[in-house]
Amino acid sequence: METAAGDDQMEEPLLTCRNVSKHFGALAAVNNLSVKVKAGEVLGIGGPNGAGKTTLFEAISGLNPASSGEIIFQGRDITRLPPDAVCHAGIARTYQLNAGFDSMSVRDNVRVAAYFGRRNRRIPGFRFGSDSDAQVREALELVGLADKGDELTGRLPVVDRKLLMLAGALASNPKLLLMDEPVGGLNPKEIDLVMEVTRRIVGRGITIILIEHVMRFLVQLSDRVLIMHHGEKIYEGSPQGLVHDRNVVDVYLGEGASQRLGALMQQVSA
Ligand SMILES: Nc1ncnc2c1ncn2[C@@H]1O[C@H](COP(=O)(O)OP(=O)(O)OP(=O)(O)O)[C@@H](O)[C@H]1O
Repeated sequence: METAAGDDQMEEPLLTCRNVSKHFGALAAVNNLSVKVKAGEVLGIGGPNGAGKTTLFEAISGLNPASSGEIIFQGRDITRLPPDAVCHAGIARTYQLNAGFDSMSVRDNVRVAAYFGRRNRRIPGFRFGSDSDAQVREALELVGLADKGDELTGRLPVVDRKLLMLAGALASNPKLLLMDEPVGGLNPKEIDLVMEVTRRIVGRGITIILIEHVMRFLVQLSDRVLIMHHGEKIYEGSPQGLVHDRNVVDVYLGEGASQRLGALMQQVSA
């Protein structure tokens, strides 16, 4: 197994997961997993269905806290923080399935995210002000939905709903963005569009951890890749090294896909 270059020497990681485990009864969905992510980096996470990828996101984002281990963000222990506090600390996420208020406009969905995502709010005082207008506009522009602000969310095509989830996450002004299968179910042209948007987000200096089964998306965007299997890390290292790792080829990629991926990476780097 290739290990992350300089893992031990990595200076002041933005996020450190140390020996994180999550048990559901007898099942160790995440098993003693450690990983560090430095500021500005894109870490891609792959692995077979049920490997524990989303469960790791649940633990980091506070939705389903780790059973043991530590999660440190910007030097602060966030292992036991509730999800709103994790968000206010600077970690936002998107979901595999579309999350959004169907009966509200695209713009109002992002306003809700900007309103609740930045600091503690009380529901009875909930009223949209114009104070977040600039943040909402900026988030919609970043994902390419600026012209669709007035549209009803429930009528959006799947790709736009995924971009809207991203806009909502960005409106909370995150330092770290967790993206859970951002291109699942999209066609190749839509995948390219989300790739372009993700590159723009990276360009804003936002650190990203992304889970994705679409390997061309994962390897082209990631600085480093982590592959999980049965809750454990089976590979951590460069995207290029992935296709040569026997274990990863055997349990996840398969021979054909790994050869196609290797060829793609050579083509892209040429
Ligand atoms: N709330 C839960 N209660 C019980 N078991 C769960 C729960 N959430 C996840 N699991 C189990 O934990 C394991 C890991 O699931 P998880 O969703 O993290 O996998 P994944 O790698 O994200 O898979 P996929 O690629 O299919 O999304 C699976 O066996 C799943 O059934």
